[in-house]
This record gives sequence, C-alpha cells and structure tokens, in this order.
Amino acid sequence: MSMIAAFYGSKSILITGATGFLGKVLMEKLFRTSPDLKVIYILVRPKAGQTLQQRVFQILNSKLFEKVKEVCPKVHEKIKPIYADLNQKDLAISKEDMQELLSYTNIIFHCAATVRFDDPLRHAVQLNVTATQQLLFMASQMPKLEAFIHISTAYSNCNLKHIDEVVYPCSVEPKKIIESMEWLDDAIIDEITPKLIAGRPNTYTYTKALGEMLVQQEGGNLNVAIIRPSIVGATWQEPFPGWVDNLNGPSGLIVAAGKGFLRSIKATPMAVADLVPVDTVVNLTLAVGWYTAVHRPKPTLIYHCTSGTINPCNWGKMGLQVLATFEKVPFERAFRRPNADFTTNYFTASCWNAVSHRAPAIIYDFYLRLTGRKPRMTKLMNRLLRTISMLEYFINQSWEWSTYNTEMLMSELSPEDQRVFNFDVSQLNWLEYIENYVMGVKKHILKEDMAGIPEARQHLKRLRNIHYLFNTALFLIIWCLLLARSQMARNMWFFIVSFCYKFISYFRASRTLKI
Ligand SMILES: CCCCCCCCCCCCCCCC(=O)SCCNC(=O)CCNC(=O)[C@H](O)C(C)(C)COP(=O)(O)OP(=O)(O)OC[C@H]1O[C@@H](n2cnc3c(N)ncnc32)[C@H](O)[C@@H]1OP(=O)(O)O
Ligand SMILES: NC(=O)C1=CN([C@@H]2O[C@H](COP(=O)(O)OP(=O)(O)OC[C@H]3O[C@@H](n4cnc5c(N)ncnc54)[C@H](OP(=O)(O)O)[C@@H]3O)[C@@H](O)[C@H]2O)C=CC1
Repeated sequence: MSMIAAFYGSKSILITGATGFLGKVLMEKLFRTSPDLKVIYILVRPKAGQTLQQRVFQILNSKLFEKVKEVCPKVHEKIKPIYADLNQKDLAISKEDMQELLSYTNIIFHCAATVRFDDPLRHAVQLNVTATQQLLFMASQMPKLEAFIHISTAYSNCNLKHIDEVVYPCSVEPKKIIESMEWLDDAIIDEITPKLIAGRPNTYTYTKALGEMLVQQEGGNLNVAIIRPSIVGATWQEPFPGWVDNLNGPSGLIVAAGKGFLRSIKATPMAVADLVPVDTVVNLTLAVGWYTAVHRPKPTLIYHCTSGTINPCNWGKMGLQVLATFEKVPFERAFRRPNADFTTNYFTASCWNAVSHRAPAIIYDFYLRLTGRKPRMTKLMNRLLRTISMLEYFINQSWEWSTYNTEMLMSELSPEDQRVFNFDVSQLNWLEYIENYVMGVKKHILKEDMAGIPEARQHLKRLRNIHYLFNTALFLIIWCLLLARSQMARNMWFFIVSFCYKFISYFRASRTLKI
C-alpha cells in the first residue's frame, strides 16, 4: 500500500489554481490515488461567462478525468468550488466559506499565479506576492493545517547560472514592494520595473522570487515547502501520455511550427531544454506534501523539479524530433510546410523573420484582400513574433539546478511510493516523450482527429507544389529582369546556353558513332 496515497486518504485539501494546467493534473492524481479523501476545496473565479459549477463540470467531464470517474464515481461530491478572486482583498472569499476553510483544511497546495511574461508589475505583484501573503495569513489561522506547499518556478533566480535549493534574497523586501504598489502610480511603476527586476527577463520571474521570500519569512510557524519546476510540459505517463491543454511554454511553439507559421527561431541548439512533464511535477508535489506534514523538517525545504542535470535534452534534439513527428502526424490545414530552423545569430534571425515570416504574411494578406476577405495574417504573425521574442531568453542559455533535496526525498520513499509517485526523470525517454507531446497538442489543443491525417498529407503535398511553383516563378522573373538590365548576366546566359548546346551535340555525336 502506498503511504502517500493513504496519507491523503482522510484529508481536506485546499488547492489554488486548480483550473490551471498543473492544478487539474494535481486534482486528477489525488482523486485517482486517494479516492477516499474527504474533500478538495478549490478557489475559483467565474470566467468567460461560466459559473463556478460550470467550470468544475467542464473539468470533470474532460478526457483527463475519465479514469478518475471509474475509481471515484462520487468525485463531483468531493470537490467543493469556493468563490474567490486572488486579486481582491481577503481573496474575496465569503465569511461562511472562510470559516469552513479555516476549520477543516489539512493541506494547502498554492498553484495559482499569473504566468504571463508581459504582465505589468502591479498585477504580477498582486497575484504572485500579495495573494500569497494573504493565503499564508489564512493558513496561520488554520488549527488543522499540516502542510503548505507553494509552487514557484526554477526560473525565479534565472539571473544566476547555478541555482541551489535556497531562497535568494531580492534587493527590496517583498513587503515593501507590496506597500509601494498601493501608492505609486502606473507610470512610475513602469519606470522602476527594469531596475527592480535587475537581470531577470520579466515581471513573472521577479514576482515569483518575491513570493518565495514571503513564504520563507511569513511561513515560519507553518510546515512550508517550495517546489520549483522548470518548463512544465505535457504528461509523460499519467493518466495517459501527451495530455496538455494550454499554449504556454513549448506547446504554443509546437502549434505555430506544425501549422507552418513558425519557420525559424533564434535558439541555441546545444542549450539545455529543461522540460519536466506535468505528471512528474505533480508526483513530486504530492510526495513533498506528505513528507512536509509527516516529517516536519525545520528549515523551509526547496525542491527543484528539473531535468537538465539528470537527463539532459537540448533544443536542437527537441526541434528535430518535433519536426520528425510532424512528418508522421501532420497538423491539418497548415499555412506552410513545417520546417523550423534554429539560428543563433541575431542578424540571420532578423533576415529569416523578414523572409520566412513577414513576407509570406504580407503576400497572403494581399491574396485575401484580392479575394474580398479580411486580411489577418500580418496581425497573427506580429503576435507570434512578439511571443517568440519573450521566449528567446529561455532557449538561448542553460542553467544548472542542484537537486539534493529532491534526491533525498526520493530515498525516503518506499519502493511502492517510488512507483506510484514517480518523479525520477532519468527514466524519461525524450524521443518518445516529445512524439507523444506533439500528438497530444494535435489531439487535445487543436482537437484534430487522427482520421484527418491522409487529408493533412495531401494538403502538405499541395503546399509543396505551390512552394516549388512560386520559387520557380520568382527565379524566372528575377532572371528576366537581370537579362534585361545587365550585360554581364546576358554574357553568362549566352555562355550557359552555348555550353549546354555543345554538350548535347557531343552526346548525340558519340551515340551516333557507337551505333
Ligand atoms: C520546432 C519547434 C521547437 C519548439 C521549442 C519551443 C521552446 C519554447 C520554450 C519556452 C520556454 C518558456 C519557459 C518558461 C518557464 C516558466 O516558468 S513560465 C510558465 C510558462 N508561461 C508562459 O509560457 C507564458 C507565455 N505567454 C505569455 O506571456 C503571453 O501569452 C504572451 C506571449 C505575452 C502573449 O500575450 P498576448 O499577445 O496578449 O496574447 P494572449 O492574449 O495571451 O493570446 C493571444 C493569442 O496567442 C495565443 N498564444 C498565447 N500564448 C502563446 C504561445 N506561447 N505561443 C503561441 N501562441 C500563443 C493564444 O492562444 C491567443 O490566440 P487566440 O485566442 O487569439 O486565437
Ligand atoms: N506552466 C509552466 O511552464 C510553469 C508553471 N510554474 C508554476 O506552476 C503554477 C501553475 O502554473 P500553470 O498551471 O501552468 O498556470 P495556469 O496559467 O495554467 O494556471 C493558473 C491558475 O491560477 C488561477 N488564477 C489566476 N489568477 C487568478 C485570480 N485572480 N483568482 C483566482 N485564481 C486565479 C487560474 O485561474 P483561471 O482558470 O480562473 O484563470 C488558474 O487556475 C504557477 O505557480 C506557475 O508559476 C512553474 C514553472 C513552469
């Protein structure tokens, strides 16, 4: 019997960010391995015209939860959505709900965050720092609380090259930053943001670092642990390989490359692609929750959930495998044939952007205008280029994360727990994982059916023919223009034609002699 599964069996668990990518997989695993748990409270806000109940209904009826419904048929009774908005004071939780949470919660998993790279500092601080502070305050009033698990990111200290499992201090105290957000106006905040984030590429990584500092400072009397995953990708094994449902990180670029929009990218092929499957992150999170509650380690332990030092894969290998999978399972209605090149040079990247991204978009929009339709490709391409420019920081350098605590935890688990809550990425076969990832993107994000593959192949063949035709026409036009304007081009042309003529005459003559 798994000790970890048994531990969660009788617990009341609070999850923030349960409607997000990681949160859903965390809930799924909890219900599947500990179906007799008491309740999972989830802090949810209404979104896109959906009520809380509709959002929960949608999650429980997704493919991800199919296995859970077999193991735990009463899952809908064990999930209790609580209205909350982490941007509001007291998280906008009603008095009755707050009372219930304070009285019964045993474990907190704090996953909610803004993961956007372009968020203004004020908003990122509100969600990643202030909301964490409020949640810690709530936690301090929970008599039955056994552990508070905070999900951060391995990139919170990406200004360093080697990162240990410690909290690194930021130059300004998080409490001071929270206070200053109350009275500084937006223009001043925008001005000081680059100085504050110093060395980091965006407000996301900076506010996650502030969040960690707060957890360490204010979680003193609680059993707290921090988990730092690197780039979280599709599921590796559980509940089935290749599940993914949002466009963050590599998933968006896989879509863009598979649909033929993304044709070149400034990336260092030898740089480490530090991906971790989402089910690995979830297994580690649950193991950490158990260890923190049962063993109550004195200092706040930080766990790196990364792959680079244990089982490295680089962006070059990943890119090739992604492209190889497109050959097997092409995406439908591609704009161009998938063929993404990596370049490390800024000048070459800019040239390729002009030739491979902007020019085809302009030509396509011209065609749309000619056929009386609304142009849209240039706008889409600009968005994609903006996204790529924000991700470039992460695909052009490598980091090294120490993993002593994660390894120590693995050694503390029973063989059964090591199997059920496996977070050992050394067993990961990258080629197989990436193939499943690409197929998962096709099935679960693009909602494309495998039955459409023959038609997708036909479409790619048509695109290839159009490509050859276009290139030939372009070559001929340029050549004709050159012939009309340059004596040297005419001389060259005369030389080539007479050379061919002589070669053919010689060939004919030698054949006649042989006969
Ligand atoms: C050969 C291939 C090799 C592949 C190899 C790739 C390696 C690539 C490694 C990255 C490495 C990151 C490593 C960080 C690790 C962490 O810890 S951070 C956690 C991950 N966080 C993220 O990835 C957030 C990134 N995204 C953002 O910050 C924002 O979406 C952006 C990029 C600023 C775009 O903002 P925006 O223009 O306001 O767009 P937004 O409203 O979000 O979405 C607009 C449209 O773009 C789409 N979109 C959103 N995000 C993306 C995306 N990432 N990509 C494409 N489309 C997107 C949306 O679906 C939406 O489409 P429509 O619904 O309009 O049709
Ligand atoms: N994805 C990745 O590559 C990585 C993620 N992480 C960390 O993992 C955690 C989970 O990330 P992930 O699941 O990918 O992120 P998602 O963006 O998929 O999920 C974010 C979650 O936070 C919730 N949330 C955001 N704002 C609010 C709000 N104002 N009130 C209530 N809830 C809110 C969202 O709710 P709603 O559905 O209503 O928007 C959603 O449930 C984060 O802490 C992130 O920093 C760390 C490393 C990498």
